[in-house]
Amino acid sequence: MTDAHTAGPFIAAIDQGTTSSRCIVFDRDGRIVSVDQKEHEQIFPKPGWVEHNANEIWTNVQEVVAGAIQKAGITRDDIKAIGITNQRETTVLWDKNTGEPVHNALVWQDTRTDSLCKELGRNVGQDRFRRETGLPLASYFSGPKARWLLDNVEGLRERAEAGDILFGTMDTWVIWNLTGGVNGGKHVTDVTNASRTMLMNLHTMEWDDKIAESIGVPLGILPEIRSSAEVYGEVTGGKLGDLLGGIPVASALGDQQAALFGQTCFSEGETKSTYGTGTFMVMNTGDKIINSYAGLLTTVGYKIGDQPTVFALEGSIAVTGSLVQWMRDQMGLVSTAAEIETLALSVEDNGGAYFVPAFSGLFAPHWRSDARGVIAGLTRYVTKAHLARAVLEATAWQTREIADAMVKDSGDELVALKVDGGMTSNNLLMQTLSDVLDAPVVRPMVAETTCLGAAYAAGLAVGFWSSTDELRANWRRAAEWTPHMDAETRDREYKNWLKAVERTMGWIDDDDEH
Ligand SMILES: Nc1ncnc2c1ncn2[C@@H]1O[C@H](COP(=O)(O)OP(=O)(O)O)[C@@H](O)[C@H]1O
Ligand SMILES: O=P(O)(O)OC[C@H](O)CO
Repeated sequence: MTDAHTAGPFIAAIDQGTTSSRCIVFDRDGRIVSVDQKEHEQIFPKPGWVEHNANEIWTNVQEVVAGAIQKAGITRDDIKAIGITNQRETTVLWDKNTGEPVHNALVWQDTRTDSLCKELGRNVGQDRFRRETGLPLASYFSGPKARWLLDNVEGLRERAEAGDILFGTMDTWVIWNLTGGVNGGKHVTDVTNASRTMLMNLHTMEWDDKIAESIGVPLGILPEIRSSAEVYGEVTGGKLGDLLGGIPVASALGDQQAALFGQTCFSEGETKSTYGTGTFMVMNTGDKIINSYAGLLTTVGYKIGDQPTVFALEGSIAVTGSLVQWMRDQMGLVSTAAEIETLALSVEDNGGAYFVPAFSGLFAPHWRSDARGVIAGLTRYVTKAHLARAVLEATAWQTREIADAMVKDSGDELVALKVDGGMTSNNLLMQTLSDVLDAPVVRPMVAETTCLGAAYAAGLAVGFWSSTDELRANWRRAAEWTPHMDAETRDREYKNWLKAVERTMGWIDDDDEH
């Protein structure tokens, strides 16, 4: 409920994430007024395949928005705008006449387009995709996922060519439904989400017809590319029409870009890292499109209205928090995620064990789909407590590899790292991170930076906040960790980590199923 400290008006933000959808209502100081959240089903039809039911997601989004509004005890008149942030790359195609998805959405972690990407590499060449889109050819991105659907859902390509099919990432799906669906829903995406499709040219910020043709995706199904902070339309659709009709839908940002925005990394060189299921480190590179030679992604940071585009470098790590989940759910090593810290603290070090969780191959900076997970350095001395250490260290060393790549690509030293996400409640991990990076690690008061970023962008679009300077003033430090590890230990441990990484590679042959 609202109180004297959180007097309206407010901005609501929807975070349509990989495991759940949530809605958070924020006040003018960027403080949380209410939260509602709902998980959706993870569908694994085959090893390496991951799907979501887009209808279930839309139902959940409507419920959490209604839930957050109700918990805040506010009405439509108190809300000035709604912002959207979302899991990126996850791809859905639907019939624009019925609003029905033609297939489950293919999730960013899904590896079914590996062989298609290899074929594109052979026929078109890796370099061309990197040069034009900023991305390496990998099953992670949306374009190949759309091609897979067009090739594998019977009759779909013909329907697409007849103009009956729409493509979207989750921002597009949610906005289209929020703004009316079959009754005139807006078919739009923002530049940050578009930059993850492998179909947008980073230099023109438009769909690249040649790239789209080489991947096999017709331009006619793609949404209009808009900025990250502007009014796309008004809420009219679904159950929310009655509750929130007329409220402007005023921002869209991929979740990692939203976290960059919510952490107020508005200056060139400022960097944040989000520790959830996976980990994503993003550096603001200002107006520079930095081509990565060290295995990072070149991507869009954000674009506010008609202001110039801000670019970014990103290091994406597929498995970090999900390794802790796996240790809890599949291995039974701990019964809660938080227990991993207690177990790890019961020993001094990793006992010589290194755990490289290459469960979906290795993302940045290696981009090796043939890698699989390895625990290296095992002896009879190693206990489950040492493994708990190795699990946490895996997140820290993977971050170090990304940080090194960022220094190589940008030429800027890492001065400090702003962190957020569920894993940052683990103090041992945060200390280890500072130790291996040899840099301070800082966490803000509002840990929900993803939703906050979407709220900030929506608030700027409708004049609720006046400038990014005003937003910066809201950022307050909650905790800081500084490095204590000596250089000799750090170098020795890093060398061992890199040796373990080497051992994951080349496990999968071309004819292997998973
Ligand atoms: N105390 C902890 N120590 C280590 N990992 C944790 C801890 N608490 C949560 N996690 C991990 O953090 C992840 C959840 O973080 P969250 O930011 O909610 O993720 P997402 O937004 O990707 O769903 C889970 O994978 C969980 O295993
Ligand atoms: O929903 P999250 O937090 O797991 O983030 C997923 C990323 O956007 C994938 O690129």
